[in-house]
Amino acid sequence: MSLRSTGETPVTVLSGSLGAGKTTLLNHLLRNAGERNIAVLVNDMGELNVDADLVAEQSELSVADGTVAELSNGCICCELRDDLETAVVRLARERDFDHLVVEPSGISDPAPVARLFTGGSPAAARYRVESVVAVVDARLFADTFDADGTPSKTVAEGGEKGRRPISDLLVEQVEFADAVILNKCDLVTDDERERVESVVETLRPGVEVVPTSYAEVEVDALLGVQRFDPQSAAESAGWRRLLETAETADADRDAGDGHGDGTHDHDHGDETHDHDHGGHAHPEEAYGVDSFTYLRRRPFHPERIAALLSDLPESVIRSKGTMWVAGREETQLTYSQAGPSAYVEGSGRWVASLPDFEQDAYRRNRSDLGFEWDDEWGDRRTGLVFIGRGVEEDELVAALDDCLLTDEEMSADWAAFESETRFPDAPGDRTTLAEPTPDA
Ligand SMILES: Nc1nc2c(ncn2[C@@H]2O[C@H](COP(=O)(O)OP(=O)(O)OP(=O)(O)O)[C@@H](O)[C@H]2O)c(=O)[nH]1
Repeated sequence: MSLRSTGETPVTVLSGSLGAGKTTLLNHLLRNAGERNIAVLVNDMGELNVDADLVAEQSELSVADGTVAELSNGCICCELRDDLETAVVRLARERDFDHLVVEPSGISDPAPVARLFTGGSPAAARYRVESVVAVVDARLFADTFDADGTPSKTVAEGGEKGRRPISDLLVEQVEFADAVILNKCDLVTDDERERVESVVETLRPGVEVVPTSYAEVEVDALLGVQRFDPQSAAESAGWRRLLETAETADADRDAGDGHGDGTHDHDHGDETHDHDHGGHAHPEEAYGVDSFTYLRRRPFHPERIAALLSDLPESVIRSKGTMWVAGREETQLTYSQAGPSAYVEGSGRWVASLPDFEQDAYRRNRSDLGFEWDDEWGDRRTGLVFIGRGVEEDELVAALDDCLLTDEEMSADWAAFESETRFPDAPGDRTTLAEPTPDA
């Protein structure tokens, strides 16, 4: 029976880097669909939709019969969003099927695609996102993130927002996924595979990891299982959970000691070092994936922090969070590093930099600021998460502390700090701190 009439057609959103095996997976799903009637919507960056042709050809299905629909000339998550919505609504109207698989181009972010099917949109009325599945090239992942392995072969890819290193996308796709098809396992050793799995499970706690070669997954195990939860999808990334846990603990401690003034700033003992990950059984003992959070209410010196973050130890696989940098008193900065790439982006204004009446209104309307409001600094703070293998935490924390303004610098006109590294001063502005070398 078609689920179309119920407005509840399940959607699988497929993500994965170029060449990871998405088309191979699609063909496998179509060939082994059994009773399921699967429709596929693919999108490629080129003018010709190679993927649609390939899937159609290999599966003896044709684009013309509507089983495989295509969107060309852009990236689904950007300018084709409206087209995607139109296409899925039209598909639902014109075709009878009981599962939709959407494959955005390899460099798309799956989050906006999933969001298209949630909320009050016409697409949401007909569909529900069942799973966001990331196809990961185990070989590429091991090469990019395994500090003990061969050097990174990461190359930068072109994209709508300019060049973005592939390592960012590999990590972000995993962080947003409900299931990871760890493909190309024939190209890694068992030990490498287990090491990759341990990283994947730290990046996205609780994710289901299915190791495959040529994407040979059991169809019933992949389709027909509700994994996506729109409420928790954005919070599912390991770094975000760690940061939230640490900030909550910090706020509780502030409330408990009555300071609220950040006087325990330099106490970076066990409270900020969370190994527990909300009960998730961690493979860190066996494979040494570990993490810690760094919370401070004192600005970084721009030059010193830029130098440190552009040359992190290779043992750090992923780090991300919010930064307060002297000279950027209005702009909240988001820092993100994945393997050999790192950038800082303007992500909005500190509430503390708004006029008083706006601050009051903002704080009144939001009970969930997520951290203790500091009497002196308001929401200005740094909260960073570091995930890696064998990271020397004490050394890194000491190096980070050395990047904070000294008492002497704090008493100078630090808000007017200028630096050679131009930190972003508006939302969306991005400064690259480290880039992979294409032929490293
Ligand atoms: N060795 C090996 N090769 C694989 C595996 N899976 C896919 N391939 C090959 O890798 C290449 C890329 O696979 P695709 O399925 O086209 O990858 P894709 O993710 O659709 O690629 P794009 O559409 O370019 O993003 C093809 O030559 C596949 O035959 C695997 O598990 N092992």
